[in-house]
Amino acid sequence: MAEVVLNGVSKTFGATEAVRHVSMTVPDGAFVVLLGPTGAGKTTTLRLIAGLEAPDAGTITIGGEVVNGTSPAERNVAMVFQQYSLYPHLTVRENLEFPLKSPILRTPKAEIDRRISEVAKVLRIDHKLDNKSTQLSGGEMQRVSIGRALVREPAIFLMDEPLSSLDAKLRSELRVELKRIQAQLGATVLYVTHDQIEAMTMATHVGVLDEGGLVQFGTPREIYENPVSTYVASRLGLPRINLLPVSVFPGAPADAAIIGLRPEQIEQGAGREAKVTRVEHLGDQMRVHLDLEGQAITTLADPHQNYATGDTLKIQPRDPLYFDATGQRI
Ligand SMILES: Nc1ncnc2c1ncn2[C@@H]1O[C@H](COP(=O)(O)OP(=O)(O)OP(=O)(O)O)[C@@H](O)[C@H]1O
Repeated sequence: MAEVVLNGVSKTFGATEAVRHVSMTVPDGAFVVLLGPTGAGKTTTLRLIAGLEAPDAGTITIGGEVVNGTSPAERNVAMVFQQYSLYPHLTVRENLEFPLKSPILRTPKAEIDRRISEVAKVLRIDHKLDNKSTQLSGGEMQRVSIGRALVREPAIFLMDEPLSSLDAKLRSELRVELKRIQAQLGATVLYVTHDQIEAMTMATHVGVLDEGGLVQFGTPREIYENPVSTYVASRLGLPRINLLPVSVFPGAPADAAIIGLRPEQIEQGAGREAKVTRVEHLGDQMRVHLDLEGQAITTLADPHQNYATGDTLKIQPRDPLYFDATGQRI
């Protein structure tokens, strides 16, 4: 429904460059996950697109129109925050109706009722529609907040860790539902999360931010397989990529300083001897923590293997990633 383009967008708060010259094209219907540690500029990027902050430089274009200077209400954008923001004196139904009752929209009553019942069902809050929002649990309140964005059927959803306050079961269910609703509406989504599974399963594109700058933008697979730096490589993948001095294994290119090995890039049965320091059984997989010349390495093994602390295991790299001393990919 709408492409979002940021062109050289910057935003400074006092001495902090929260967003630094960010250029990014979010295709129509894309699901973009923004990754980066705390303070990287993820929330500020969303707030700039929503119109809650004004950029100091650059342009923001939504659906082909420059929106710098337009109000949030004019942008057809819905934002869901990590912290639910409901009207406490209203019921769930009234909270959900609120965005549709705007005089500009003039949504007919039957249409309002239809959307609310549909969204409430998806979010499993249909039995709580007549409760005051203060009578809900935290997870229920967060679902109502998400519902308030969904009923509007906006062109763009901006979501800032919307599922992080929910328990694991509900989170995995809503992950699937959000993705389904997005596909159904054809909506464009920008989504902030620290959750690896959300990033890998929901994203069509991933943007990695570092101190306000966009350091890589691509499909989750590109970011995972072809990271431009150790910083980007460390943002995606669980267990995390192992970053080791190149001296640990033979065969590195001359200018390489760091070898990057994702758990599946470690072949077992030949190569250097490493000591098993810990084994974690996770049901469908087994994580094996190793020590090689004082370097901690994490890899995966067949869950039926009988590895134990103290065992030795031969390992060697398979198609590793190499980085220079500054962490840039070679
Ligand atoms: N209103 C503000 N006033 C002053 N500084 C701000 C303001 N908003 C953000 N910042 C600063 O801008 C930088 C980026 O903040 P932002 O909230 O965008 O980061 P983030 O990546 O979303 O972090 P988190 O994961 O913790 O939410 C931080 O250094 C933050 O302290």
